[in-house]
Amino acid sequence: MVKETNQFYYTAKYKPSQLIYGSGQTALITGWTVKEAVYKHLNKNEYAVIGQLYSPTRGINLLIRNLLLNPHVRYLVILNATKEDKNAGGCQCLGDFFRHGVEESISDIGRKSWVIRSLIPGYIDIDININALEKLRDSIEIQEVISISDAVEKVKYYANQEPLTPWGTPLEFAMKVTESNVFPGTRYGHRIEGKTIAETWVKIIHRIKTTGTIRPTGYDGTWQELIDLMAIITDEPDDFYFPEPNYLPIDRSFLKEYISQILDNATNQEGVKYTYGQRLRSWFGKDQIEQVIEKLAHDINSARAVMSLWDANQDHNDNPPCLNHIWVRIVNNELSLTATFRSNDMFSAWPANAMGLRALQKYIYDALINRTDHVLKMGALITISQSAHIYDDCFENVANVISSQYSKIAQRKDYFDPAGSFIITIQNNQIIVEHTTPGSGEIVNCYSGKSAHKISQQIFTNCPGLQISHAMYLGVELQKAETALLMKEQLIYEQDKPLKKNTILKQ
Ligand SMILES: O=c1ccn([C@H]2C[C@H](O)[C@@H](COP(=O)(O)O)O2)c(=O)[nH]1
Repeated sequence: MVKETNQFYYTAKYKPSQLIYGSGQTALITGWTVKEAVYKHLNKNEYAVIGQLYSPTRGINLLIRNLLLNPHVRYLVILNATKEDKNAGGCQCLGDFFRHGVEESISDIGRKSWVIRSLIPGYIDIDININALEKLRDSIEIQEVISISDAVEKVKYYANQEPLTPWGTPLEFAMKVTESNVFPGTRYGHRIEGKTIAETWVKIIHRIKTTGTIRPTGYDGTWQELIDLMAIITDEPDDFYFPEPNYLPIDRSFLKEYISQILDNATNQEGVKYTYGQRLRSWFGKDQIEQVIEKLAHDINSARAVMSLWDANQDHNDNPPCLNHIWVRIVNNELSLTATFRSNDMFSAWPANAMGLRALQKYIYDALINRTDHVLKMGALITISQSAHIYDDCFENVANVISSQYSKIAQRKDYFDPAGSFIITIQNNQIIVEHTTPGSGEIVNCYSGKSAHKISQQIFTNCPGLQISHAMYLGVELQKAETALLMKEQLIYEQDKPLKKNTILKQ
């Protein structure tokens, strides 16, 4: 016989219109299963509330806040029934909160939070008192079920127990509205290109700050990090570009000293573990810079011009170098240098690292010009930073540089896309797109059809390396062409121009 427990009323401050209320002591969480599918098998006095839970990150926090406001809820039935529930992980994570609790840490977007001890990331606002969370965990009995009939059975079972007294008085905690400026993004592999080190640096710190993940540094504190960031600097002048006023963390006088640390040999000094120059010039009993110059002088096509800085005999434990591998390659008569860092402080150290490497690249280039008859140009400098990070104590400075410099740099228009150009016309009631080479304008492919969407998909499939601004431009242009086509002869399409009314037709 179900006990009458009509004295309980559930108050929901959060998502109130998405819940079904009863007068019992059990909260029923139906996950992705529609709540009505369970509700119809139950009586009002058997449950306190029925609601769905989709997301472990957003949903659980509000659910916990509602439960803290309703201390008469003493049972929680979690229906974890569908594939969607498995994918989203919300129900598992909610169960893990009650089973394993929370620890103070940071969310994916860097917000200090109570992080649920679970394989599924789930956060509860740090403003909620930990004692309140522990009290809730102690006071509510949970039951995870995997079918609607199990859920119904469990709710009815709890409703048949003697009513329990509420575990305390309702608890409410302030909720801060925090806007995040960290966007989602690719986890591995990021390409950033710029003409100068200064310009590229601003793009790098913007990318890390907007899409990097906040992680522990391995020391105290946190950093924001991207994994495998490739920076390509195409046109750094020989005497280096320093902006006016100089927003870089280094100046010319520092650079002079620093270049010597990369190019020149050094003897052991107390307190100094090594310099890059020492690793390159003498550490392994060879002058690796000389070896590379000689290698390329004898074989301009060599892909073996490598310098290694990692010493496997000792670097596994003590203060290992961040710069590990340098590779020099000549293609199209351009000498490029690619340097790999296992770990790179992109705000404070990268500009110096990049300029030092550019000096090394120029040194090798000059030596080859002097020793051989090859006609060479300086090519790109490429850095690959495996852990590309910014320490949290620099965030304020970073924000200042981004707000004063980034939009200017990002808006600089460069219409050159190495993937080529696309010439769009309407001919014989069809959209025609000719794909041409970037320089000479030779036609390499041709698309035709009536659907902007279909042509876009074909272009994307064939040319996945298109620059993003170019791809967005093409989408807009193709849609304009399709509109003109649909309007028969009333609108005229001309690439890069607004659609025009066909005035000739009217007369
Ligand atoms: O040329 C250098 C030398 C050091 N670092 C930074 C990377 C890391 O933030 C830190 C070294 O930390 P460990 O990984 O060695 O602990 O210094 C650089 O970015 N460039």
